[in-house]
Amino acid sequence: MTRARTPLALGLPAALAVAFLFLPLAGILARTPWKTLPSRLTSQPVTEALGLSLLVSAWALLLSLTLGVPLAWLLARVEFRGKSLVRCLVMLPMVLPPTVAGVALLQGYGRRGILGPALESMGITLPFSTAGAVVASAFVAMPFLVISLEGALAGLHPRYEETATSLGAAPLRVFRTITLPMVAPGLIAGAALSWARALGEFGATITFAGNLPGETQTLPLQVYLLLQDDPQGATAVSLLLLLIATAVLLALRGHWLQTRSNGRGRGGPGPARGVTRDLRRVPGDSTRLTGAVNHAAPEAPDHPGPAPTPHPLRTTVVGATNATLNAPPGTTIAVVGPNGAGKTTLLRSLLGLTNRAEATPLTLGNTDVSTRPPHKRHISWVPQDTSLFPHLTALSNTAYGLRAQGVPKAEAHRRARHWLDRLDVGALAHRKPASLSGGQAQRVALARALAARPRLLLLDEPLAALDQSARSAVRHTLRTHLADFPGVCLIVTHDPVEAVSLADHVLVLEDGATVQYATPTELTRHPRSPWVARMLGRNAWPGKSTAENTLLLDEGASLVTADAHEPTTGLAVVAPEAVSLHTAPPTAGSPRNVWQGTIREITAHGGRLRILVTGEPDVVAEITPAAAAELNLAEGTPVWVSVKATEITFVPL
Ligand SMILES: Nc1ncnc2c1ncn2[C@@H]1O[C@H](COP(=O)(O)OP(=O)(O)OP(=O)(O)O)[C@@H](O)[C@H]1O
Repeated sequence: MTRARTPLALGLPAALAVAFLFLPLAGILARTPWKTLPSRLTSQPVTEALGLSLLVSAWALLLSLTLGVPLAWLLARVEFRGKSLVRCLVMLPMVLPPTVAGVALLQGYGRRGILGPALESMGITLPFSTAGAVVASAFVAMPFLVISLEGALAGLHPRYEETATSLGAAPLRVFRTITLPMVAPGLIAGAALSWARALGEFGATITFAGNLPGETQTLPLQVYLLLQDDPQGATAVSLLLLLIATAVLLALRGHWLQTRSNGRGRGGPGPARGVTRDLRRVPGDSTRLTGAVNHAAPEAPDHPGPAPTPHPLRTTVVGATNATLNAPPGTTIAVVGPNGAGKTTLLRSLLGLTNRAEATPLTLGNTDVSTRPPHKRHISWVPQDTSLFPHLTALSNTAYGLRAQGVPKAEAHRRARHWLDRLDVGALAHRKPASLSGGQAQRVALARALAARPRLLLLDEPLAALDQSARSAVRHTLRTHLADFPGVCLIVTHDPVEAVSLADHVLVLEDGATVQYATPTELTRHPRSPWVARMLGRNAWPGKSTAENTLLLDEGASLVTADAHEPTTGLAVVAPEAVSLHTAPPTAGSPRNVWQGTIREITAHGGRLRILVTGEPDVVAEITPAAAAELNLAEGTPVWVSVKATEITFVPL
């Protein structure tokens, strides 16, 4: 990056600002009585005040943590009325003059304050006591903790917590085992700032707690006193506070910056940077997986299989997404549809994680779980990015659901290891997610979901983030393990190969509505929307059938079919392999449908070329590279298109 020249109009005031901030600190350094410094700092009043400052600031920190951590969580994670007001209230002590804060504390907790008499009746007197100094310090210091932690929580994608919930963890457990460890840098930064602020607190303390040596006279108060009789002594003690503050800032720099770089909007599409890695980063994954140790899972009774009872699924989802599913145990359903069709909303409604759509009833086996909270539904979810918990090893990730369900640690780890072995990643059990490749992470995530013994399994685009070779390896793994899964499995996918090869049924969503729910064979033969047909690589033109074997396409052209149809609307479907291209009007054979067009795009597709021809109608043809070379086809070449009447399927809608 080239460094732009700093304009003088900005550079000069900025330099002045630095000088303005630095000069007073330089003054302290210059005027410190270095010779007598050790004796001054070790004098009894100073050590007593320092001890009291440390005690008061430690208690203030404890109070801030006890109250501030839940408050930060509430502000970051719960929508409630008056949230902005609460946020203003939290920030107010940061901008209030500290003496005003002291007066406010007197009016709230003082002898004649709102709560004073009640506190006194319990034998608690805050003003002019060490406890009062703690309250005053916590009042001004807690906002630093709350704001810092709320920022860190906002940067942590809720998907990690939602995944933990889907594995059976109750909200407090999620908070303790996922949220807190993942926002630890933000929490540490906030706690350190809060402690430093409490250590330096002066105005609110002197107003609310007074200046009693040994009881409320902390170090800053002593500086103030010394200034009147012994300015050199005040400078010496100030230096001590300055050094402590600087040390805290220096220690914090790493944490502070890390929190900032993680910061993303909560609704952001991916996981927080530094929290998990880009799944696409490691190519050639399948080769490495092949090298992984494959310990075959022991047979029953050691078999760590999911819930033994098979669970059929019956549900009706209404709202932003609408679908009815009635599937026997062991069914795999692919959920497909264009972007924004409502696929993720469908999964989230089943998990109970959205109110945009509701699944009622949601019957798994004989139990309707629709009224249960998400962690009691027995529905495991593998989000698209896997959301493996970055602070836990693959083994602990896999054991997470079992631990949440109360299985003792040793047993949970034993079963988790079995699952990792079954998915060929047992050798990676002690690795953290950051050192796993995309394909390995998908396998661990699948092991984690299956180990939790779900009655319904939801996979959100499990192969989307993988490269081609890892994709086929993981697809194979999925096919093998889904065949054993006794519940129903829903797989969201954009990939037709994945849909057709993995699923027993395909649910097609468009604009939140179910367009088709059919077997892959039925879907391939009779796609009921142009999107489905195109997803399957077919040409599809909406139109009407008329008498005389003719189809009138909506875009104007007409096609001749081999079969007669009742007059109705529908889709004319043609496989790209059935489309022939010619450089002159075709004379050979008897194609009934011939039209002119121009080649717009040529792309490789497997060992063949896909050629998009614009004309009436636009059409995709698939031919061999040899045929394309023979015809001398290139983008912009005018061509003749022909399709035999027998190759056109009409699907009434
Ligand atoms: N929290 C939300 N509030 C309002 N609208 C939302 C919310 N989440 C999703 N939507 C909207 O609901 C529709 C369906 O979204 P959804 O994420 O379920 O689609 P999708 O089929 O999973 O899409 P994609 O394939 O792009 O992931 C979209 O129009 C989306 O903008």
